[in-house]
Amino acid sequence: MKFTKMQGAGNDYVYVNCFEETVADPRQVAIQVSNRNFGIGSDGLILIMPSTTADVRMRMFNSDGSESEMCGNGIRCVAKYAFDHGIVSKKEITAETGAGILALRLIAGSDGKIAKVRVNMGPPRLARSEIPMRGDAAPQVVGEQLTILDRTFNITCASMGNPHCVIFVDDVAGFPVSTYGPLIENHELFPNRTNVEFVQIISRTEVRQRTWERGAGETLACGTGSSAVTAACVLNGLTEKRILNHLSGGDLEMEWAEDGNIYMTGPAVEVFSGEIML
Ligand SMILES: N[C@H](CCC[C@H](N)C(=O)O)C(=O)O
Repeated sequence: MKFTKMQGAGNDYVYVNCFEETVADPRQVAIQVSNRNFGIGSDGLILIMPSTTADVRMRMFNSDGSESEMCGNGIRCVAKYAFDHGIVSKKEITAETGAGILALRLIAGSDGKIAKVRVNMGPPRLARSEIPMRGDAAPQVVGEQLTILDRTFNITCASMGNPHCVIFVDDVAGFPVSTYGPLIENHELFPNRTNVEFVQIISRTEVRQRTWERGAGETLACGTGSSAVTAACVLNGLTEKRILNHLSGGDLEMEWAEDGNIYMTGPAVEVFSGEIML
């Protein structure tokens, strides 16, 4: 199987061009290639596919083999790959995902290749049932209490096609993400599990995020998570609608715009290509 390794803000995936390759069992392949000791090493597998409704289609699998509806850092890399490898020739494209059809604007660097992508991530879905979450305490989950082990957190939840639970903390660098992350990911409140974002507010326009991803553990960045964080910051009155989010592997420029959509702008980088015997 031919593949290309790409990363966006350090969130790295193995990408396969399914205009040319066929991946019969993507769940199994995701587990195999993601392994950092016995495989290529990545947070998961992303298939770049033909679409009947958009310029390109993305399917995304976590390193545990589970499929997600959407991947924000991944979609930027899909757009870069599609342009740099001649699948598309325009700089305004559409992509079919499990979260619907998204519009992307491709921004080239000085070498003519795509360096950055701005993605219309759509509106945050805030209804409890859309995340999805059990219980009916409130129709939206903004600052609801959740006790895990010795601590009670205020959680704010949003779906960007995939589920997110956002928690504000005072010191994100020192926060025990791998202790609380998996317990929240697999909590009975979330029937489809959830991604978890731990966020420190720096100012009205700047935040710092660490991410515990459903199906992958702690990653260096999460674009859908950053989008959910943008909504959560505004809903809790903590920031303006435009913020710079510092993630562990890089920065994302975020905006919850007047049209109700969240816009994410960030880097997309091709690292290397190769072939793996499956
Ligand atoms: N890192 C990705 C999200 C992966 C989400 C996945 N872990 C899930 O199960 O929803 C992003 O940039 O949006």
